[in-house]
Amino acid sequence: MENGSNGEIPEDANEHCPGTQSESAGKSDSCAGCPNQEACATAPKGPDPDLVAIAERMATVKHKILVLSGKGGVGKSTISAQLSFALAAMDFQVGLLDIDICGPSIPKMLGLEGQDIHQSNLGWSPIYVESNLGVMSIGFMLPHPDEAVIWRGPRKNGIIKQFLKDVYWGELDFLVVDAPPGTSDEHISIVQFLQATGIDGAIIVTTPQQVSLIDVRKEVSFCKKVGINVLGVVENMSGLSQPLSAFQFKRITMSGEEEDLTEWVMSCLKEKAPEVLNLVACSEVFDSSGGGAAKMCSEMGVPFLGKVPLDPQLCKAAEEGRSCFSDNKCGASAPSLKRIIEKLVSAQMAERMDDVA
Ligand SMILES: Nc1ncnc2c1ncn2[C@@H]1O[C@H](COP(=O)(O)OP(=O)(O)OP(=O)(O)O)[C@@H](O)[C@H]1O
Repeated sequence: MENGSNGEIPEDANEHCPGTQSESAGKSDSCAGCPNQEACATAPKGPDPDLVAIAERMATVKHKILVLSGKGGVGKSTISAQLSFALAAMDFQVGLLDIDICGPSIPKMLGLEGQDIHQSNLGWSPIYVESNLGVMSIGFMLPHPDEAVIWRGPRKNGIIKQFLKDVYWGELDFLVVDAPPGTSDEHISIVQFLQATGIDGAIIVTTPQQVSLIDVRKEVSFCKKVGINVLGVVENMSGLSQPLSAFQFKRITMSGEEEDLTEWVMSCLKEKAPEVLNLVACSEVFDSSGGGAAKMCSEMGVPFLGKVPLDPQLCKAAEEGRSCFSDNKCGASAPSLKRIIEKLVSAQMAERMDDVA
């Protein structure tokens, strides 16, 4: 479909189509014999009332940020969850909307599994982790967490529209939207529904290896095509970092048996070089010889936000629905995540100041 000055023009329309939203849609001379003539002549004209309702709801939201990824499993929900925790800890009023309809992991990552949505006369109420961090997810609506959601495009679009139209967020500084991987129906819907109300842009999450970066390039080009600003790319699982004391040391015998030598190694280190035990050991896990996300960003002209290493403690925090910033357990990953979030917030705030100036 093309977008004409008088609304959408269907691909199979006649030449000189006046546009489906035009007053003369289905009635002008050029409509004669068009397969859409009857539908155009009888369809109600004017703006979609749902889009008007969405615009009203979103009028109280200052910043809207989409979190995208080309592939599944690269840490998009983890970044969305930790970004939301961090923004809330900075005293912003935050909403986290999970539109990953087929695999909603946000309820677990925010420690909200098993919660139900309540309705008030203002609309659906988000589930609150704290007074300034509300969450909405299809996961709250499923009777069993292990039940598969097998929905076709129109039904998925319907629920996304309803989330945007019917959830009462109140005044928000940030609405973080965790999208499913790829560029599918859900992405087109959320962009279409939100664009009129202004989207700040998208954060794209990837891992360092080429197979993931190829899909990120598609994600960047999707954003460019639909007019979404790329706020930046995060390279997640970028090497493994953890304190040496967290490693296990094993000898693998010729017959493939494992012999655990951790105790022996640790006692040697304690005796001979105890300061080594305080070091963080790092190793590349995924091949980044192609230059990783930083190189891709400079080639595609989008900002690189930074790297977050693989950190078993971050995985644990996500499993337990905790913020990685609330204690010192995620020492390998929390500082990098914090730097990325601060960069993002200062860029968003600076833009807001530019708007005001
Ligand atoms: N930097 C990291 N270090 C350790 N574990 C991580 C890291 N990032 C993500 N994980 C873990 O990897 C798994 C996948 O992450 P997550 O669910 O966030 O990916 P996703 O891209 O949202 O996947 P999907 O789109 O398929 O839902 C989770 O168990 C998460 O805790």
